[in-house]
Amino acid sequence: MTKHLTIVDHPLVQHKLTYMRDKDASTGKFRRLLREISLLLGYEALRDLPMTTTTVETPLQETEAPVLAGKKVALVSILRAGNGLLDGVLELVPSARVGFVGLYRDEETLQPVQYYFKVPKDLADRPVIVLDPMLATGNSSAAAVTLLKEAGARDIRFLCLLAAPEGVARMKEAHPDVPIITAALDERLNEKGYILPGLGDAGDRMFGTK
Ligand SMILES: O=P(O)(O)OC[C@H]1O[C@H](OP(=O)(O)OP(=O)(O)O)[C@H](O)[C@@H]1O
Ligand SMILES: O=c1cc[nH]c(=O)[nH]1
Ligand SMILES: [Mg+2]
Repeated sequence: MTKHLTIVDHPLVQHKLTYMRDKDASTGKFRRLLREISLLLGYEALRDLPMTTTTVETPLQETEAPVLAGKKVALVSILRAGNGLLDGVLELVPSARVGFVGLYRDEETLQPVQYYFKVPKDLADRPVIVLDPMLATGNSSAAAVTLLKEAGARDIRFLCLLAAPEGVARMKEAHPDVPIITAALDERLNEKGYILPGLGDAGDRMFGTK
C-alpha cells in the first residue's frame, strides 16, 4: 500500500523552502522559488504513475521500452494558491488535462467556501493530482477531494508545499485513500488556523495581495 504521507526531503527542496519562509522574500522571489520547487515535488508525486511498454525503433534495432499507460494525468488546482504549483507540474506532464476548484477559507469559521468547479471529463480513468501549497486545517483539501470523487475521480494524490499535522489527520480521516506529498510537515496551527512556523498566506505572498 502507498504511504499516506511522503515528505520530500531532497536538499534542493528544503533549501528553496527555507527562502520561501523568509518574510522579506519579494513576491517575485517567492513565485520563482515556488515554481522551482513544484518541479521537484511534482517529480515525486508522479513517481508511481502506471507504466506499459511500446515498441520503438532505435537507429540500431527495434526494442520494447517503457511509456506511461492509460489516459493522461489530470492536474487540479485549488484556486488561487494552487496555481503556483500548476505551471511547474504542467512542464513535467505537458499533455495533462487541467481542472480548477475555486475555494477560499472563511477567516472566522475556517470552512471552505466554493465559488468555481471545472474539471476534465473521464476523471474516473485518470490519475488525478490535486495541487494546493498549503494544507492547514485540511478543510479545503478534504472538500476539494470530496467534489472530485463526486465527479468520478478514484485515483487521487494531494500535492502541497507545507502541511500541518492537523491537516494531515483531517485528510487521513476523510480520505485515507489519498496520498499526500509535501516538502515539510510543520509544527501546528495557530489560533487563526495559520501553519507555524509556516510561510504566511501563500496566495497573498504569491500574488502580492495584502
Ligand atoms: O487547510 P485549510 O485550513 O483549508 O487552509 C488551506 C487553504 O487556505 C489557502 O487558501 P485561501 O483560502 O487563502 O485562498 P487563496 O488561495 O485564494 O488565497 C490555501 O491555499 C488552502 O486552499
Ligand atoms: O498558513 C496558512 C494557512 C492557510 N493558508 C495559507 O496560505 N497559509
Ligand atoms: Mg490565501
